[in-house]
Amino acid sequence: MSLQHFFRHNAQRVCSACKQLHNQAVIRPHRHQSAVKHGLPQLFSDVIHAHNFSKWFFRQRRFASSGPPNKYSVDLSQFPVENIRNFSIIAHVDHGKSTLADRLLEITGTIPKVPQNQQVLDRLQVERERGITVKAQTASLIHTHNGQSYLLNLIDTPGHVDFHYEVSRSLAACQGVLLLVDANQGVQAQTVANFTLALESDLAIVPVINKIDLKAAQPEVVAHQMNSIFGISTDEILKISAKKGTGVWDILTAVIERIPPPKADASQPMKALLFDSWYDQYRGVIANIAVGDGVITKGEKVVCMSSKKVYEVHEIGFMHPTPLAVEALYAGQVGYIITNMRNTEEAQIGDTFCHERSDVQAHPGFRPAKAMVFAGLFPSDQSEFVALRSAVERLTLNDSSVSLHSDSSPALGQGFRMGFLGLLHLDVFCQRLEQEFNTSFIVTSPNVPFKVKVKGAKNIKEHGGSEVTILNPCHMPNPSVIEEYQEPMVKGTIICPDQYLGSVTSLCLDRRGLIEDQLNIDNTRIMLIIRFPLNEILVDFFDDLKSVTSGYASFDYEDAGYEISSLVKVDFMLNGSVVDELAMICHTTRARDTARRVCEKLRETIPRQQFGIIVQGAVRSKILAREDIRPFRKDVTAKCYGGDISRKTKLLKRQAEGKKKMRKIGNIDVPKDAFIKVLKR
Ligand SMILES: Nc1nc2c(ncn2[C@@H]2O[C@H](COP(=O)(O)OP(=O)(O)OP(=O)(O)O)[C@@H](O)[C@H]2O)c(=O)[nH]1
Repeated sequence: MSLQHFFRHNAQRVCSACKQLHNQAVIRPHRHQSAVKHGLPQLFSDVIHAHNFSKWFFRQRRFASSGPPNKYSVDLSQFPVENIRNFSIIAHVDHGKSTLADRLLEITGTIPKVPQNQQVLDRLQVERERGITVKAQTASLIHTHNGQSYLLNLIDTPGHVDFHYEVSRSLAACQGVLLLVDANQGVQAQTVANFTLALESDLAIVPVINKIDLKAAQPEVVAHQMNSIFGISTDEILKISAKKGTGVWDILTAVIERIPPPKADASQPMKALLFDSWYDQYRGVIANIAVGDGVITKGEKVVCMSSKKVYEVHEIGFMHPTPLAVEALYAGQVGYIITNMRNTEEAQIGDTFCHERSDVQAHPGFRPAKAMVFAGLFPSDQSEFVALRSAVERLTLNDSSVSLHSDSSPALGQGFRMGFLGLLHLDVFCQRLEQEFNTSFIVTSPNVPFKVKVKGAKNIKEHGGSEVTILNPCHMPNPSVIEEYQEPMVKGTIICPDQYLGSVTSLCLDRRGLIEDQLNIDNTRIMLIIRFPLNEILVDFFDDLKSVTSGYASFDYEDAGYEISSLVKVDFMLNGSVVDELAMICHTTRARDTARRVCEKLRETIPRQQFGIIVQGAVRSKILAREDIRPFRKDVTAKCYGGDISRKTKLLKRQAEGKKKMRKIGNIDVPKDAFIKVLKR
């Protein structure tokens, strides 16, 4: 359908707000010169998709200024480096980043202003369903300030700790951030983590207090907190309501006036940082780039500095908020390129693009994401392994923080051992794999990467070194060759009202936490810095923390290296056979509890069979826990009315023998979700 047809088709609904203006737009778009001035977005009803509007909006702009339409309607060369601002919105979970992005897109006319605009940059199905941002998204806005046109590239980032890596990568393409704080909740753990990140990256910080429309909002108190924790002057803080749009214009002014333009030079040889990428099944790899110097143009050849491979730029463009093709991207600008890059492994995040034979300095790249949680991923049916591999490889391109190794298991066949940044990350990855690639698979119980030191030259040689990282508990060397066990630690930050200090402290001690520091944020709230074994906070810690603080605590953590520990491997057996996929490594003091808990969970999750199942948890040969799953039982004596008792006894004996035999040969199906469920406390 052509654009004109589209508008004709939607005429009645579109023109309801301003009939005259609309009719002109439909019938003679090129004459519709005043449209932009009239604030077009307000004219639209909810039926128009942002993508269609975006295309139309730019055509209208071009119609208003020059001749007939052509494919590349926006010339980005009109934005010199001084008129470019690249910034991210960072905040704690749910403090309103995506809502603020919606308002910024609306008031700059990038999308129509309709009530349906809710977190428009959260495009993934999983983001919409869960109401959280998982993937950082870029959008370019054009805004006029003091008579000059500015190109503002905004990146909406995730708030959850598991997606912290997305934030750190996004900041590499920015010169400033909007640090958002909820006017009711105040500074939270991820606010501190994000502020530190922005400070370390030497970015300009524009502090913003959001949700001032809430009845319980306390902007003055929150401003005071920001001052005492971050040293931010209260006069600098903008107070807004992203939901209502209050104060959002001031944000645009602050972005232009307080965030510096990128340090870029259009006359230098081209160099561009690849800071994100995703895979489109029809167009291949789409790479998000931040152009450092020079100009990158459609049709030219570019080199990937790490692999030295040459690619042709098939398409180049920027997100507005949907992809909009242009002829070229200039120094300081952020956009995307599509090349003949087909192999998912070629797009290395942190890589630098340049022209052939040019002598530019490569970007130092990013610190690789450190996987905190590992889990096995196996196809439900081995015949689907190839399909699963292709889906996993594509999704890992869209999510470069996932690490991938081949793995195999006697029970589940060929599969993968995958590393994630946290349990939510693992959960989201699995959901995306199911929804976006329609695959069916089994995930084994997640574990953290432990380390062991092995002794004896022969053993060292056998394990490829004296220090072995255990990504999969069933690969744990025999305890007799282990000299030392180490477990990963994290530095946790908890912010909560001080009345909960007692219950938070006892919860932390219960999880083998060590309180290192304590700070009063203001008269009512405290911040605790605690050293935890990662294994102890992996599952349910956050839920427990929320429940002991009536939902008022926030938690964030960062990697804090390894520490010597006393660990054991707990094996689980079903009718005497060890199920490798269920093996767990835990602290010695937790072994009995773990064995009991998992056996109970298995009893609840494994369906009853025709034969009895004995579930056991053991450390080496010592059984620590046992549960029995009773068989279905048919009343074989039902047909015997009265008569000889020996007849009944014979039938029952036969039944018992049959069940014993079945138990020996019967396959026990461990349900797919049991592997995850057993981990829950
Ligand atoms: N009352 C009020 N609610 C707001 C405001 N801004 C955002 N919200 C609400 O806060 C909730 C979270 O908003 P989001 O924009 O998804 O928050 P976010 O920071 O992007 O969330 P994550 O990406 O998951 O970290 C939504 O229900 C919004 O409607 C505001 O100014 N006032």
